[in-house]
Amino acid sequence: MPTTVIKVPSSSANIGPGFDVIGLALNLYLEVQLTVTKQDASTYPLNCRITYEGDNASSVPLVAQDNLITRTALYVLRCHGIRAFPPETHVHVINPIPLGRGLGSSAAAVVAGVQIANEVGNLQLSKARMLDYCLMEERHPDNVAAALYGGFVGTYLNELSPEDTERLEIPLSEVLPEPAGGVDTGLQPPQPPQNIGHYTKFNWSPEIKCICIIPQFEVSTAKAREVLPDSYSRKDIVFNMQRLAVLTTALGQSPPDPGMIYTAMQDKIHQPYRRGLIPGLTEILQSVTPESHPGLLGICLSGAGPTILALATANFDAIANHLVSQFKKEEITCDWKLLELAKEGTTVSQFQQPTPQLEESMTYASSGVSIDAGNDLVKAIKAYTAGTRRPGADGKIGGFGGLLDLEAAGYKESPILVGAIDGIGTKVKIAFEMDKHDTVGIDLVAMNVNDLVVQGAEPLMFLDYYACSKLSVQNAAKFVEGVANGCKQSGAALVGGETAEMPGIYKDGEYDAGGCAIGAIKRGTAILPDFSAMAEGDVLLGLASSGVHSNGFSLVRKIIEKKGLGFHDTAPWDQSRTVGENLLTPTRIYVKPLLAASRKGLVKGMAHITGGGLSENIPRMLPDTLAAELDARAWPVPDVFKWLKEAGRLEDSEFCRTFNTGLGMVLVVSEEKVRQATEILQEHGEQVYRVGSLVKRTAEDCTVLNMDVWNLR
Ligand SMILES: Nc1ncnc2c1ncn2[C@@H]1O[C@H](COP(=O)(O)OP(=O)(O)O)[C@@H](O)[C@H]1O
Ligand SMILES: N[C@@H](CCOP(=O)(O)O)C(=O)O
Repeated sequence: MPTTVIKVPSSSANIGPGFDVIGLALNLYLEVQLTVTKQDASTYPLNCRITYEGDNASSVPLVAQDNLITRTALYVLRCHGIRAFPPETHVHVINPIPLGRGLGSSAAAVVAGVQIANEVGNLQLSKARMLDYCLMEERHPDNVAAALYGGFVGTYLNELSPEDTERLEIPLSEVLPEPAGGVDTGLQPPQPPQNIGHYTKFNWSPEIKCICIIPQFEVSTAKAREVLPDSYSRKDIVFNMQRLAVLTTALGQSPPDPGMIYTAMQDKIHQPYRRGLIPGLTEILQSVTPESHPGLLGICLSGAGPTILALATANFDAIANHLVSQFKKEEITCDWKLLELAKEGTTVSQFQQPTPQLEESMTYASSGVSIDAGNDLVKAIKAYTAGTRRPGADGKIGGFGGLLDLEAAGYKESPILVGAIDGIGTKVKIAFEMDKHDTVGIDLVAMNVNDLVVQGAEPLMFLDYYACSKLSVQNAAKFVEGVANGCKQSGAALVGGETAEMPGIYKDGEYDAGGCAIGAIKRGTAILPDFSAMAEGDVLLGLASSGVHSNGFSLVRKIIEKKGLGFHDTAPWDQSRTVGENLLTPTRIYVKPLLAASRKGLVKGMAHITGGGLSENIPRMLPDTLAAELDARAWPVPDVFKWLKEAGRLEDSEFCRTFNTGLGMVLVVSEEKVRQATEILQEHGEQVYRVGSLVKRTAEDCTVLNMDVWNLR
C-alpha cells in the first residue's frame, strides 16, 4: 500500500519591516504520512484516523473535524463535492515545529491540509490554486507562500471584486466545518476566488543562517493581530517601506552588509504594539548589534512572536546564548535552533509500504538497505570508471574482483607489487557542510597514490570503499566521479569498490570513505628510499602543496569553530572563496612528475607529507645515520596556513608536526642532479624549492631552522 509523504517547511514571516509581506521558509519540516487503505468503511469519524508525534502532541486534537490539518483538507474536499475522506485515510503527523511561537506552524498545517485533499481527492490542483485555498484560511500570505513555494518570498493580495471580497472575508467558522458543527456543516462551503495572492522569490545569500530563540510560551497569531491598530501615520509607513525595499535586496547580496541589514530590519508597524505580549521584547531586540556581536546581521520578531529571529553569518552560539540570557532576566526559558533557508517548499513523495502479509517476512530494504539504490549507483558511475581504463585494465566494474593484466600493463617480468590503503579523515565533514561531493574522491586517491609513488611504484589499480547510513545515489556518484578523476591524474584504473549502506552506524547525510591502491616496481629498478645511496650533503627539494591536503582537519575545524566562522563564510585568508570552498581544494597528486624524475634515477628518496607534517614524515625516508635540516625561509607558507597558525595560536613545532606548511613532497637528490631533477619536475608543472640538506644524525632526525619567519607578517 503506497504512503504519500508530504513535507512542509516552517516559516518566519515579516523579517522586521515586511509585515504580512515577506516570508522565509526554514528547514524544520512538518511531515505528514498519508495512507488510504481503500477498505469499504471506517469506524473513524469522516473515515480519518489521525496519529501525531511532535510538539504539543498531547494538546493537538486527533479528530478529523477539529484538527487544523484535516479540517483544512475537509474544506478543500467539500469545495469539490467530496464530503468525507476516502475510507480509511490514515494521517500520521510528525511535527517538530513548535505551535503558536511565530514559526508558521499553522501555515504549515494549512498547506499540508490542502495537499492532503489534493492527494486523496485526486484534485490535480495547481500550486497557484492551492495558494488560494490556503489564503481562505490564513489570511496573511507571507507564511503560506513561503511554506508552499519555499525560499525567501515577497507576497501581495490582489484587490478583489466586491463579491469576492465578501467571500474572502467570510469568517473562518463559516468557511470550515466548525469543530462542533457535525457532518453537515460546510457542505457547500464558499469556493475561494481565483488568484487571491501573488508571490515572488528574492535571492538569499547562502552565508546567512537563522538563529531562532524560541520562548517556552505561546502567542496566538490571532491575538497578536488584535493588538495592532487599524491605521498608521504616514511617517511610520514610510519608515517601513524604506527599509523593506532595501532589505529584500540586501539579504541576497554576498557577502551581506551588516550595517545595512541591521537598520533595514527595524519596524514600526507591528513589533512596538506586540511588546505587551512578549516581556522585555524591545530591550531584547536592542541588546545585540553587529558591533557588540560580530557576525550578527539583524534581529526581529519572527512572525507574530514570541520567537526572536536573529540573522547571522557567524558567532551563532554566542549570539544565541546572549539572547537566551536576556529572556532569562524576564524569567522566560527558551530553546534555540540554528535554521537555514529551505529552498524547496512543500514536497510530495511516495513510498511503497510492505503489504500486511509481507510485514511479517522482513526484507533487507525494510531494514534500511536498498539493493536497488546500490544498483542505480553502479549504473551511474559506469562512465566514470570506464574513463580510467589503462593498458591491462578495462575500467569495467561489476565483477566480484577487479582484474589487471600485468603483462599488458608493461611488466613482462614479474614486478614487485606495492599496496597502500588510506582514508580522508574528517575532510569529508566539510564536503557534507558544503554539499559538495565531487572532490573528496580526488583526495582519497591522492592519499594512496602519493604513498605508492614515493616508493618508486607506478599506481596501476584502485578500489574505493564508501560507507553511509542511507545511500544518496547522487552524492555517491559525485564522490566516485572524484575518485575517477584522481585515478585519471595518476594513471590507475578504477577496477572496483564497495558501497556499504549501514543504517544506524553513520549520521543521516554523512559518509566515510577509504581506498586502496596497488602499484608495481619493475624488477631491477630501485625501490625507494635508497638508504645506501644517501649521503651527508644531499639536497632536500620540496614540491609545493595545493593547501591543507587531507590531514589535520580535526584541528582545522576546531580553529574555524573557535573563530566563529561558518564554512559558507568568506575565507579570511582568501576573499575570493568561502572557507569551505578553499578547504576542499583537492590534494595534489604528484605521481606523473615523480615517476618521470625517479625513472631517470634522479631521486634517492621521497617523503609524502601527510599526518605528522614535515617533522614526522621526512625521517621516514632517511637511514638512522642521517637527519634532515630544513630552512623555513626557503619556501612560501600558503595564506591558509598563516591564518590557521595565527588563529589557532599554534606553536612552531606543533605547526610543522601537523601540517605540510606548503610542501606536499620532500625529495632527497644528490647535489649534481638537483638541476636536472628540478627541470623535469618543473616541466610537469611542479613548483620546486631547495629547502635543505642531509646532515649527520645526532639527537634530532629533522630540524627546521628559522621557524620564526612563520610568525612575521
Ligand atoms: N500540526 C498541527 N496540527 C493541528 N493544529 C495545528 C498544527 N499546527 C498548528 N496548529 C494550530 O495552529 C495554532 C498555532 O497557530 P498560530 O497562532 O498561527 O501560530 P504559529 O505562529 O505557530 O503559526 C496552534 O495552537 C494549533 O491550534
Ligand atoms: N504577518 C503575520 C505573520 C504571522 O506569523 P506566525 O508564524 O506568527 O503565524 C503577523 O505578523 O501577524
